[in-house]
Amino acid sequence: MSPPATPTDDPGLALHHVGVRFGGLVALDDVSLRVPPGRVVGVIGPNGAGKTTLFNVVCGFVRPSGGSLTLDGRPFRPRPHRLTRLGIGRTLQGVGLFPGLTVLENVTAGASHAARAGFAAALFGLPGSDRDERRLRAEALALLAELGIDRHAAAAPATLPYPVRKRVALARALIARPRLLLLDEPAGGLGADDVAELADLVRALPQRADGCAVLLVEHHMDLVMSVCHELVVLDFGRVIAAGPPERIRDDPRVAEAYLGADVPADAGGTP
Ligand SMILES: Nc1ncnc2c1ncn2[C@@H]1O[C@H](COP(=O)(O)OP(=O)(O)OP(=O)(O)O)[C@@H](O)[C@H]1O
Repeated sequence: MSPPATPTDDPGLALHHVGVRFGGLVALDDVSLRVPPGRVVGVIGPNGAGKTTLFNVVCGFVRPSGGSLTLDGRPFRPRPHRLTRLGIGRTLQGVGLFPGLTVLENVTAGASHAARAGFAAALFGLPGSDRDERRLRAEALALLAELGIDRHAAAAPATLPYPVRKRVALARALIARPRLLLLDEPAGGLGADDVAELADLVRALPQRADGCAVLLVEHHMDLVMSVCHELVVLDFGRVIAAGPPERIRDDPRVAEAYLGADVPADAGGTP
């Protein structure tokens, strides 16, 4: 028998035999997957397959009824308010920006606890706080520029087109320099050009200076096929296939799962 995993054996996020029940309904059943550093892992599956439930387990919104999670080989019990501190960022379906804040303020609001402490000190005029505030604003502006939306820094989110707001939400997640980014349907509501640009952004995430692994839950087949190193396919809460996109595309079990279910209208293609 192999010895138990140590932190160095198992870098990144891992789910081990996770199950979730809602009353009598089994939403996830014996699901295991890994998101190693620097990799983009996609979770796909037909409607009701369990994708959102899996995302919610990793964010701490849903408690598994069985199995476990590890982060760098250590037991990991996700809590939504502790994710940033653990180096985990997320964007949710929709955008969820603060309507009373400008774009720039929305992005700085996503900074880590330590960076925000400096920002809060600025509010009370404490020593060194000007420098912290300037640094945080500069960082936020640089991120907005990287995402091609810095000209909107002073705008209120409600005045901006949906695809721009989605990028603001991404910038807000990135300013905390996550080592793992959880993306829930980032292509939802985007047109073909915006999805192509999103694909470039996601592909570039692991190459950022601080590097970043990505767990991507998504309906849009063209996006997942073009950005993911690895795909995990769920159907009725179980993993029916896992591997590189080329293999998943040709897997008859995956085609069958999709053919037997409604393929969403916004899907960019079928596997
Ligand atoms: N809070 C809940 N209470 C009861 N059942 C739930 C709850 N959340 C999800 N479910 C059920 O669990 C199963 C998995 O749902 P989930 O939303 O995770 O699937 P999905 O793959 O994200 O679907 P979609 O692609 O339609 O968003 C479905 O049968 C769903 O009805």
